[in-house]
Amino acid sequence: MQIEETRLAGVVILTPQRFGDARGFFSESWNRQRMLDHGIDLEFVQDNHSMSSDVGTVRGLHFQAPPHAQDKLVRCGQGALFDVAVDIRKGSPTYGHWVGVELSAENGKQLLVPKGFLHGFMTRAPQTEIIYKCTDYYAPDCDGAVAWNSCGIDWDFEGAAILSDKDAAAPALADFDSPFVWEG
Ligand SMILES: Cc1cn([C@H]2C[C@H](O)[C@@H](COP(=O)(O)OP(=O)(O)O[C@H]3O[C@@H](C)C(=O)[C@@H](O)[C@H]3O)O2)c(=O)[nH]c1=O
Repeated sequence: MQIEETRLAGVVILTPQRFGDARGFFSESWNRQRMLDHGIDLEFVQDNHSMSSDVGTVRGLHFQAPPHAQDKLVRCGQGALFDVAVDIRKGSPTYGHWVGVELSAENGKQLLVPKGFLHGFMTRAPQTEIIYKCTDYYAPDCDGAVAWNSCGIDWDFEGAAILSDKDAAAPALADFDSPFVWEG
């Protein structure tokens, strides 16, 4: 498991080892002890899986507010996507800053998105599947969103993004009152 820090403390890119042979490959996509060895202590309780049919589909930018905030460990099961985390902890020296990484079925990379960060992605290939582990259960009353195109993210995409009605109506980051506070 290769662990790469990003410009946002706490947001890390994981690349699990792949053991290739004539059949294909084997990989441990999650190993709690290996993460503990790196000082990352996460107890996941829900796994999510979604498929987006078309290139340019955006899901996000989403969060669950406390007391049901979620850390998410995200990977791509099929296709490819550009996955993003945005710091929304009030008072954070990196408030509003973002990190993006290409996750694909081919590269096997994973992005760890901690509590206090927006999460979202844009698909780069048709029929793209995303799979992610969460440290709290879905709590619709705590569900929130910020507009995908209001955070200065370079999506590297020309054309019309495909969004849910909910995401199309999300407030801009500039008009958003975050429920998260930076704890230092
Ligand atoms: C997120 C979620 C949704 N649902 C239901 C609610 C709704 O009827 C349907 C689709 O929900 P959404 O439109 O919110 O799905 P989606 O836009 O894919 O939402 C997800 O986006 C990514 C970026 C995240 O980070 C996730 O946490 C989640 O917010 O699935 C659950 O039953 N459990 C869940 O955990």
